[in-house]
Amino acid sequence: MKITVIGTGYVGLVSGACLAEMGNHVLCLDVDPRKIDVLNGGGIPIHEPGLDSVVARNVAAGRLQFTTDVAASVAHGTLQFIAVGTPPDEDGSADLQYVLAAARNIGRLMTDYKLVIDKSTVPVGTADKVKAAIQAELDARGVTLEFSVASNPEFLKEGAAVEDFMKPDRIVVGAEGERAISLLRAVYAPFQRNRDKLVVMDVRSAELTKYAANAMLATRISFMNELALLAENLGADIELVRQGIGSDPRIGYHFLYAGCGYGGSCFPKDVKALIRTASESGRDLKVLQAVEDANDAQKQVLVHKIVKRFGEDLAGKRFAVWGLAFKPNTDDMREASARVLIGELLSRGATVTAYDPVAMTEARRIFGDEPRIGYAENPDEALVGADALAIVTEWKEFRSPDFARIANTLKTPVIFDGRNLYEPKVVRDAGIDYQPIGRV
Ligand SMILES: NC(=O)c1ccc[n+]([C@@H]2O[C@H](COP(=O)([O-])OP(=O)(O)OC[C@H]3O[C@@H](n4cnc5c(N)ncnc54)[C@H](O)[C@@H]3O)[C@@H](O)[C@H]2O)c1
Ligand SMILES: O=c1ccn([C@@H]2O[C@H](COP(=O)(O)OP(=O)(O)O[C@H]3O[C@H](CO)[C@@H](O)[C@H](O)[C@H]3O)[C@@H](O)[C@H]2O)c(=O)[nH]1
Repeated sequence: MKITVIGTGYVGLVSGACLAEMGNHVLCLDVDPRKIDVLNGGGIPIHEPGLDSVVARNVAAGRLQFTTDVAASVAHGTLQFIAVGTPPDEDGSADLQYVLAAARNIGRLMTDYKLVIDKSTVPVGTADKVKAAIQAELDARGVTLEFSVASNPEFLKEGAAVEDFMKPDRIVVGAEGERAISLLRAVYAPFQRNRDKLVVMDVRSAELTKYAANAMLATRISFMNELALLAENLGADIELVRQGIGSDPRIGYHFLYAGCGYGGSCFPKDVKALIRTASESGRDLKVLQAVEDANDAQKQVLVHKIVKRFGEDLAGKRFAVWGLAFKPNTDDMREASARVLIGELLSRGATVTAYDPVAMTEARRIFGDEPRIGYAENPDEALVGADALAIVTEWKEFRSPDFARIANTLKTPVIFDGRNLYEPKVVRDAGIDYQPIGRV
């Protein structure tokens, strides 16, 4: 099949590469010429495990191409996947300017049937806006052409995006009309060999399904984070509580890890956007508002522990920070808890030496030439000259450190562990004041 993917970010690039892997001819469009230059030069603009080889293989096979040429991209695919960003607007609603710009381009340039598929996370009603935008362009041109607009939200996780796309749990398709549905069935057939994973529904339900999924997962995390703080008050261990409740199949083990708050480009923005959508329709989502408030507070939890240990004024103190990305296996720092922690430490007069296996280039871009932040070559180097260690991201390489060495290197041997990586007794036996989240 000939497919155009609009936007070559985490979703667009992964989708384009994986669709090409299944034998489709995919043209990926981006408005950012630097990204397209990197891709055409054989590079990958993001860190995503396994993506480089899928891209390289399909580029070499002639099935995957990258362009900034809008006309070529509209001409190429019968299927036009929109995978551009939908960042939060000032009021928390999703900013649809990039989605609608892509839609207008299609309407302005199409000459035959197009199935336009919203893969970006978009509020309920967006497919209608996309339809209207395309129709307005066709009307302006005075032409009549058939097209459909479908919703096909993406559920991939960063750090596991290729795996998630290749082996999805489910493929949600919101579409009307047999032509659109059968095209989407055909394109996704290779991704569901063992069972039918397509969940076909109306467009509005599909749009809401995406927000419902992220809101539910965020709710589980905020719930556990609040219980973790309660466990600290009560002298209970949230890890044992997690195991105790996760074994109930009605609850399950996934997304029950307490920590220093959820981040990333999706949960924070999608929770906000759903709250906004609800309030615009006259509904107050009380549970979800609490989820957001709890998460904002949780991003401060390491700061509170540090202040309790070292006092409000941290002038002259240096903190080693392990982990900058919002989660392991990505270089993405959007809404990362590390940003909140580092900002608070600097504002209290401290300095920071940070280490992250892949996100330090992104951190330098975000923090610029801030002289109070240094970057270490490895986790051990970050400890040198530091008063204490704060762990923000659960990279595998942080899981089995040499605790005796940490105890000897830190000026005051304290670990503030925002991801509960260690068995408290093991760390404490090494003479370290170990401060996890919600553990005795
Ligand atoms: N990142 C994820 O894990 C994830 C997972 C599922 C869904 N989503 C959703 O998918 C969408 C994309 O997310 P992302 O993380 O890939 O975003 P991103 O910011 O990484 O990438 C978006 C890309 O779209 C490009 N773009 C903007 N306007 C364009 C236009 N008119 N034509 C062509 N390209 C254009 C940008 O230059 C950018 O490269 C969002 O709605 C997001 O909520 C993201
Ligand atoms: O038990 C847990 C699980 C996750 N997190 C945090 O939650 C955030 C989000 O993690 P994750 O969901 O793994 O990453 P994303 O790549 O943001 O993926 C989410 O957001 C995507 C964009 O919408 C969806 O497609 C995915 O299904 C959804 O999991 C991260 O900060 C994690 O540290 C926790 O604190 N505790």
